Amino acid sequence: MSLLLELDSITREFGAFTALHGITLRLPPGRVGLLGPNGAGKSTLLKILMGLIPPSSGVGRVLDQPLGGDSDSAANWKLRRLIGFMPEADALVPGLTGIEYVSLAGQLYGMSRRQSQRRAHEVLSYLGLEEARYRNVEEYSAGMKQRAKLAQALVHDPPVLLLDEPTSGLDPAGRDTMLNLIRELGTDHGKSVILSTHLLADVQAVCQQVVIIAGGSVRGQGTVEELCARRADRFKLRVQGDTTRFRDDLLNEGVAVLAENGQGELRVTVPAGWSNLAFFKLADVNDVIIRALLRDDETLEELFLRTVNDGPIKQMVG
Ligand SMILES: Nc1ncnc2c1ncn2[C@@H]1O[C@H](COP(=O)(O)OP(=O)(O)OP(=O)(O)O)[C@@H](O)[C@H]1O
Repeated sequence: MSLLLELDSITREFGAFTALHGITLRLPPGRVGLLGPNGAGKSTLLKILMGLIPPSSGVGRVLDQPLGGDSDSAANWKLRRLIGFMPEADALVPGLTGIEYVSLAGQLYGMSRRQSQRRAHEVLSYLGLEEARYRNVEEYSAGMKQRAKLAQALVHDPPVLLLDEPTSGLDPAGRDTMLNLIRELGTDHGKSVILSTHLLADVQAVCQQVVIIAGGSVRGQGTVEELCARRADRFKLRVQGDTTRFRDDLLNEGVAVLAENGQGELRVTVPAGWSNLAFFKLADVNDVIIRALLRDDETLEELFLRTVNDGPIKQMVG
């Protein structure tokens, strides 16, 4: 099966500034979250994937279609047909009805007028805009505007969707609707999705894979569960009894106590070579009982902050 993305050492320079430093990625089809702080290089990467700008060096493919041809080349045109792009910016055209707007997008992708109008009706209905399709897009609510932008990305029925902050500006209900639609496009319609966002919860709600980029480099890659579970050194302890001396002994043994709730629950990080039996020995000598000892996986948010602040998590890359 074709890979969704195969990127080898993609760099992109803008004058003396390097926005992307050797991005290497292999991703199977599916729903991928592209996470990164402001200026990480997400938009630059999306533009390269869509064939809008070439990489300065490196090679890559999207579903077997090579990147980096001339913008007018047949290869580049093929690449763009593979992808539907939903921009973050308000890309709606005032004065057009929903149907006209989506149908125009179809024609820009090379569809005939008739074909694009038929598809516009189809996708607008699918996205819950059937009733609003003859209204001007500038009258739409924030949620409807986002769905209209998604409709124009879907009009030519591409196998890949690139979504830039698709829940931007939405209230919780609108956000839920959008995330459900994106998930459904993957599960029920076989679309691959690359979701570029700052919102970790959106990635957790929708994506199977996550790529973390910061400073123009990939800092982590894997499934959400894998990435969050890779901290095998973190535990949650539920302890009965006076924890004061037990806690001091843990500290003496090199265990870091990250949090304690005053009711016997501690979150700790253990040093290299630690054996969990030591928890029980220390409990024994300090007259406390360990009621629970659980692996304490990181939340995606904790992982993201640690990854972005500490630099590459080497075992996750490549
Ligand atoms: N055309 C350009 N000329 C010069 N520098 C650029 C250009 N485009 C992007 N950059 C720089 O490249 C870096 C990455 O920018 P990019 O827009 O890709 O980041 P991003 O992750 O999408 O950020 P955000 O989440 O804020 O949109 C930034 O430092 C940006 O200033």
